[in-house]
Amino acid sequence: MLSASFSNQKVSIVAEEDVQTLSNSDSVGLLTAVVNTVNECLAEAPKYGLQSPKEALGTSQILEAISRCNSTGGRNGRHWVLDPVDGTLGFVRGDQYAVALALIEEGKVVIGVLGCPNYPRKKEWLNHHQSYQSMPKMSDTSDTWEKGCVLYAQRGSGEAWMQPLIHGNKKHTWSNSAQRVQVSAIDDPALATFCEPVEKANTNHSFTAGVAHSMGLNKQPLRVHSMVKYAAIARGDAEIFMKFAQSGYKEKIWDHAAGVIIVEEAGGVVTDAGGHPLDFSGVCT
Ligand SMILES: Nc1ncnc2c1ncn2[C@@H]1O[C@H](COP(=O)(O)OS(=O)(=O)O)[C@@H](OP(=O)(O)O)[C@H]1O
Ligand SMILES: [Mg+2]
Repeated sequence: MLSASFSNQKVSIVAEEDVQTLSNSDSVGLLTAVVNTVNECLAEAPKYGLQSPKEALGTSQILEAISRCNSTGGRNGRHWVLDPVDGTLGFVRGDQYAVALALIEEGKVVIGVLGCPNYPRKKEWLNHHQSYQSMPKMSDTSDTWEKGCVLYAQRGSGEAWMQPLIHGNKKHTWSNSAQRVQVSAIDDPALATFCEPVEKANTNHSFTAGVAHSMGLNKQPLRVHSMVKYAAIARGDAEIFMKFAQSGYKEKIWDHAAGVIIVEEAGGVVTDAGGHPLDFSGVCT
């Protein structure tokens, strides 16, 4: 779809997944499920103002599309950065996960789109984890959406937007239903909530607790899987996001690009532990 939207240009896509597992002879069932799901999604495209392919895509076309996402990015040119499922653990648990797409030009993120299918209507439900599936459901006929949103922002616009997910058979009404989001106005540390990864393998919880204490943050941390943490900051549902990975771990650009630009355009600031902007110009190997 990206290629079709840019006059069938060969687009450079940096992405986490590859076709290795899907191409194994013992993955036939998985591959069939992927092909069916892709075609089901593509058939829904007109609902969102996009064109569906004239006929369903075959296995080889889908494998070819995935294997095209093998760019290593870099300092020069234009690169799309895709994380089809960020927070795999959250996804498997029926908890928070995100679908993230960003555009990087000359090493700078210029567009970010972050889909958060399980973002709950009430922010208090964000860290419900295992009990998430027992959350109340709203009826299909209700005007209020129960969960799910897409956030997006363009560099320099000074605006970040949130489109509630479309449920049931409703049509896409972009201009009417997108709402502007802004970071929280709270500047008193005692009233601020900070987010961090759920898994202790992905951050140092005791170190963040120490930093939080020295900053005067009193509230319990909001532990949320995936880039939904960036979404929570951009929407003003939390004030701070801290992550301190073990030494040696190299952060991946697809785990941050979309979230960073959305938070920045929503009025927030994102830096590394040294206070420097994150670097999206490296080559991904
Ligand atoms: N320190 C460290 N070590 C190994 N892997 C790491 C680390 N930090 C983040 N990740 C990758 O980032 C994704 C989830 O990160 P989160 O920050 O959301 O963590 S958590 O799920 O809340 O615990 C998840 O990637 P996905 O594959 O996109 O799910 C993790 O593989
Ligand atoms: Mg990821």
